[in-house]
Amino acid sequence: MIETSPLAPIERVAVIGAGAWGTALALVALRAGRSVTLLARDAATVGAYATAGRNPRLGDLALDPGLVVTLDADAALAGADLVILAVPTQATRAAARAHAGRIAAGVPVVGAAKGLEHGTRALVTEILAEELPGTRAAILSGPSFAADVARGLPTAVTVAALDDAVAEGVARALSSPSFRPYASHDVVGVQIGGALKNVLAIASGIVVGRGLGASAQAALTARGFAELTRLGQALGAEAETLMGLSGLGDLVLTATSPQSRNFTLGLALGAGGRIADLTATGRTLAEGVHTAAVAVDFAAAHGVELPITAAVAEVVAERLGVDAAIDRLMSRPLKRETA
Ligand SMILES: NC(=O)C1=CN([C@@H]2O[C@H](COP(=O)(O)OP(=O)(O)OC[C@H]3O[C@@H](n4cnc5c(N)ncnc54)[C@H](O)[C@@H]3O)[C@@H](O)[C@H]2O)C=CC1
Ligand SMILES: O=C(CO)COP(=O)(O)O
Repeated sequence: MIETSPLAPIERVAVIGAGAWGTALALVALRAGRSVTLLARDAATVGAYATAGRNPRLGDLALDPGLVVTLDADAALAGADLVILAVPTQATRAAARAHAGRIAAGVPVVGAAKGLEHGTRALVTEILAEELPGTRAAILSGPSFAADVARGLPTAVTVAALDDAVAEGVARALSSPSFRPYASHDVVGVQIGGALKNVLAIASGIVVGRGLGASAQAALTARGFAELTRLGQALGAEAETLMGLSGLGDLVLTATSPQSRNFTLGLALGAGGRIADLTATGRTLAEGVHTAAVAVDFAAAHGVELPITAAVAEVVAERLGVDAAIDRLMSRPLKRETA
């Protein structure tokens, strides 16, 4: 059932996950005038902030001294009017479950991860609804590199929730002259866009890393967007959402910029790198590696074909070489462009 009750005023924000994105979103909330606590899970992150005012995941950037960074979950979450959960997709369920008893009923909980859960194929908002019943799930997604956002560069994102009051209230609470959230009710479209663009960014990186040229990169991006649209629409997403910030917007950003971890991983794969080396513990997170196979599964269950996504899934699983993947894509039966 869709909740429609009004949202309480949002003054205190707690961000769970002190990685690059959680820290950037904590700064966003501070700039929007909220009081913010960032919950880390390792002492090194708290120590780096206490001693140098930095988060190593954001390089040398000096963080706002008004931020509170802590390991104390009870203190961070007590009295929070809004919780942002900014951990990787595959960690979202465990993190939500760990803090379930600390988040009050009716509080909006905004997922910030871009991916699909292994095993369940759940969207982040579905995980939140299952693990945090009584709270009000939303998702924040769009073209937004953490480093840009943390520096206060102009950024626009989408905040989606089934409940319009939640999407609009969260958007208002996070908005500032440098951060412009648009409200949406299309939770499926926003999340499929955010999840698939990471897989397609790996594909784009592979094309560039293999030296296949700008024409091939543009073709792959356009046909990749057709896949994102097909899967999204099969799951009930709206075309406008998929063409918006969290679909086309984020695909354009991520599939072309070396600032993207997914694109960079693809570049290295295209240049002959081994997936095991590129994803070894401690390396940067590339969500597309974890999403590709889930997306293929999801699509198959809905009778949708995702050839580029499937090729990425096989390449990252080392079942298919890069050249064989390209041959396979280029030798598919000819068809009409819209199909
Ligand atoms: N970095 C970026 O530019 C953006 C990232 N995102 C998304 O945000 C999500 C997180 O990415 P980043 O912050 O960049 O990754 P990151 O690797 O910088 O940080 C992840 C953080 O999650 C924490 N974590 C992992 N498992 C946890 C658990 N079970 N409980 C508590 N904390 C846990 C880690 O300690 C780490 O601080 C990903 O889904 C990513 O796609 C979205 C937009 C921009
Ligand atoms: O989601 C992002 C930008 O919108 C970040 O992309 P990467 O995870 O590929 O760095």
